[in-house]
Amino acid sequence: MSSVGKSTNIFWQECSVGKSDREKLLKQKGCVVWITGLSGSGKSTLACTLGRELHNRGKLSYILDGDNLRHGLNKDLGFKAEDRAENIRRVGEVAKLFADAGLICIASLISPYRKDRDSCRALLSDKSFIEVYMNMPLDLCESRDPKGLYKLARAGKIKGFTGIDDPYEPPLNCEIEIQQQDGICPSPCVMAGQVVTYLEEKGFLHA
Ligand SMILES: Nc1ncnc2c1ncn2[C@@H]1O[C@H](COP(=O)(O)OS(=O)(=O)O)[C@@H](OP(=O)(O)O)[C@H]1O
Ligand SMILES: Nc1ncnc2c1ncn2[C@@H]1O[C@H](COP(=O)(O)OP(=O)(O)O)[C@@H](O)[C@H]1O
Repeated sequence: MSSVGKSTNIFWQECSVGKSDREKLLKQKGCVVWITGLSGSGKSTLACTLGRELHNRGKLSYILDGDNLRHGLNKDLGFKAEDRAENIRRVGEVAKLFADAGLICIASLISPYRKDRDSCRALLSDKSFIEVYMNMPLDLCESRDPKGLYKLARAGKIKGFTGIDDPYEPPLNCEIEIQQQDGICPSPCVMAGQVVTYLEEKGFLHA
């Protein structure tokens, strides 16, 4: 019996079917691929291309996209620091459940604060939290501006926009960094290939 947060007198229920049983069934290892970076850096593009590539290889993945989750699970949250922290905390917990289910969970969120990302990392067993940093320059992200949000932020119509008047703390020890080569961004397939190679080499694509 234990107390956790505001819950008292609670018990942990075990079940005879565990994570490794599910992993054998799926012929893969559950993990979290956590994609972080500025708005417009290509997080969703990488998440979708990676999801498609894994699907083509017969691997089960699921995407948790920050923008999408803010339409439901996280619709009560805004963009001030405490709300972003709670957003990341919830998605980290959900990602942990997906990894426990045996899936390759692809989380795609700006997740601007190092501390919040590190808390998500701490929820997972060693090596199964794979942080992918979309290291794209702000001016590239701003020139893409597919939703017109940078324009609004520059005009002062959105306050606290990441990279403009709100901070982004780059990872210090990420597993994978995606960056431009000779000033050119790799194609979505090349970016996804970089992650697939990592997953393959670390044994996540086999039980
Ligand atoms: N103030 C501010 N700052 C940054 N982003 C903003 C803001 N307001 C709205 N948006 C839109 O919200 C998307 C980011 O949501 P996330 O849940 O990933 O953000 S966070 O991780 O909690 O920081 C982000 O989507 P992406 O462009 O896919 O990153 C924006 O479309
Ligand atoms: N590797 C890439 N090469 C060229 N354009 C890209 C690439 N990745 C993303 N884009 C384009 O940049 C814009 C922002 O990408 P998106 O995936 O929505 O970023 P984020 O999810 O980080 O906001 C989109 O218009 C997308 O088509």
